[in-house]
Amino acid sequence: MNPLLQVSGIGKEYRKGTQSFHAVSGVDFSISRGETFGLIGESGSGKSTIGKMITGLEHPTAGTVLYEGASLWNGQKFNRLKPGEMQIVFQDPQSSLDPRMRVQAIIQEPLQALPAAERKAKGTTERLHALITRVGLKVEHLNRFPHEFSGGQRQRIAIARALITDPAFVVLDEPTSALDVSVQAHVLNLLQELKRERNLTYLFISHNMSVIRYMCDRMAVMQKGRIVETGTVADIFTNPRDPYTQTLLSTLPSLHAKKVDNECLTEQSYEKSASKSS
Ligand SMILES: Nc1ncnc2c1ncn2[C@@H]1O[C@H](COP(=O)(O)OP(=O)(O)OP(=O)(O)O)[C@@H](O)[C@H]1O
Repeated sequence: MNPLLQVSGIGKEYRKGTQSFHAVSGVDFSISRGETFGLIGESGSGKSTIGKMITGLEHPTAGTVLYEGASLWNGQKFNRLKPGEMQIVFQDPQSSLDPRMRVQAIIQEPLQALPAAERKAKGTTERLHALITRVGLKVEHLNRFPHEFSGGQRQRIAIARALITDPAFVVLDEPTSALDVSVQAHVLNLLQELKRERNLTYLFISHNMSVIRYMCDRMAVMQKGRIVETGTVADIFTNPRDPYTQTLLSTLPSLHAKKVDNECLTEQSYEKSASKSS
């Protein structure tokens, strides 16, 4: 089967005066429709830069990105092949949501990119109400401003905003890293449910191995702008080949650990937290 997204030899070089810095070098991976593909690596390893190059926010300085076989970049120009088809959710909803806009306007903003007829069809009050309710908020919340919500609620708003155009592919860039541990579990479970309901494909960026294990089918491990290992989550967790992956795994508590803290959630803790009400 052809991949939905194919990244080949992608690179990003930043230049400042005569200095040059390669944030991403020679990265290859592909994502099939319906898959959740994880990118993990330490801070500064280039994960977010890859997410931005896929969604048109940064242009690659090398390589190609194909979506359904068509090239997304033509030099520095991003070909928005199907408007609204790809969306991105950022780590920090505090800074990614415009504080001067009401929730309704925030959620509906991505519709501006759509052709008029589609914008009208997807911008109905009925759809908006169904979406805000589906992400766990209330219709009356649409009139409020972002500062009136908790971090978890703000991320739910960001998720609704990403879904209003009915995308097929969503980049989730550390979507729960800024949230408290019990809230993280609820938001991750919501993302899993939405994926199933809407046949979504995810690129899931995280620095947390437990979160990657919980969410992803396949994964790539990044170090200093390069992928050091790619494989299924099951394979990488049972047989990590690269020394850097082995180091990442050695920092994980046993999956049977009872202790729950902000940095390392075990699978059991997600299930436990998720079974409580939010
Ligand atoms: N606009 C920019 N100009 C210059 N350097 C940049 C720019 N954006 C990112 N970088 C650098 O590129 C490298 C990769 O950054 P990136 O944000 O992709 O890493 P990351 O793995 O997502 O890290 P984090 O988890 O901390 O977000 C870092 O060294 C960063 O400082």
